[in-house]
Amino acid sequence: MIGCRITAKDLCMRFGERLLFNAPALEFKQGDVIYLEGDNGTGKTTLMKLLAGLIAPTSGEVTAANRRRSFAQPNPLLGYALYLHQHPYLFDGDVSYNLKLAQRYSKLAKTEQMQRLEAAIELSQLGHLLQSGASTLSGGERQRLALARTWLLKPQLLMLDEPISNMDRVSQQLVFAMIGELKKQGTGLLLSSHQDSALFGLCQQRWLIESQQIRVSAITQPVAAGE
Ligand SMILES: Nc1ncnc2c1ncn2[C@@H]1O[C@H](COP(=O)(O)OP(=O)(O)OP(=O)(O)O)[C@@H](O)[C@H]1O
Repeated sequence: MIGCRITAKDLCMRFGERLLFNAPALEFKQGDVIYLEGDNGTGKTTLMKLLAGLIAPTSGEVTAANRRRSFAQPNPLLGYALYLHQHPYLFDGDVSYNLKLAQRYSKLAKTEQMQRLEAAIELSQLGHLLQSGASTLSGGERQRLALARTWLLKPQLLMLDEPISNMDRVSQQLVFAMIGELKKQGTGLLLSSHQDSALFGLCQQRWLIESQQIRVSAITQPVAAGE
């Protein structure tokens, strides 16, 4: 049985006359941890939306392994990989409500759901804010809540758009730790950044958008002392 895998072939994305990027072949699968790098406006968010099935490429193909188009599933990419926007949408209501609502979409057994809920609150350090309205949270807390909600679902493929940009050091460390845990659990991760980021240290592959091309290369991480 093949795990979750998205492949893109001969991808070309244009907005009107403007060529955003070309990519002959991309593959994103469970177990991958990919650093998606490019300056502002090079197309990182657009690429994530393409892989999430939210928009269609100008030409080329994006396919999801083990999913076929059908009457019930006209777009097999939708819901296949989770995509978390840089400015996540939160529901009206408190933090607890936002977490419980996400839990409703979980396919995990009840015991595991409860364990993940506890872990999500602990890792995101939102325990003292459970009864606070989501709209009153700071930017960093909002992003921690959005990631905690995603964490509850134990996604197989997850794309995070600029997950630690514009955050203070504490929020950055918490989000970094959650991403590290998801990596250990085998979630395939695509992490975008327009600047140098500590996230690079978690990744095994780099997709660089530059000069309207997406270049794929391997990342060799230094071996830590004692390993
Ligand atoms: N629907 C659209 N119609 C026209 N142009 C668009 C559309 N969506 C995005 N663009 C343009 O495409 C370019 C790439 O946008 P995108 O958000 O993918 O870049 P990015 O690499 O994620 O940028 P940033 O690092 O600033 O978040 C931008 O110049 C943007 O204005």
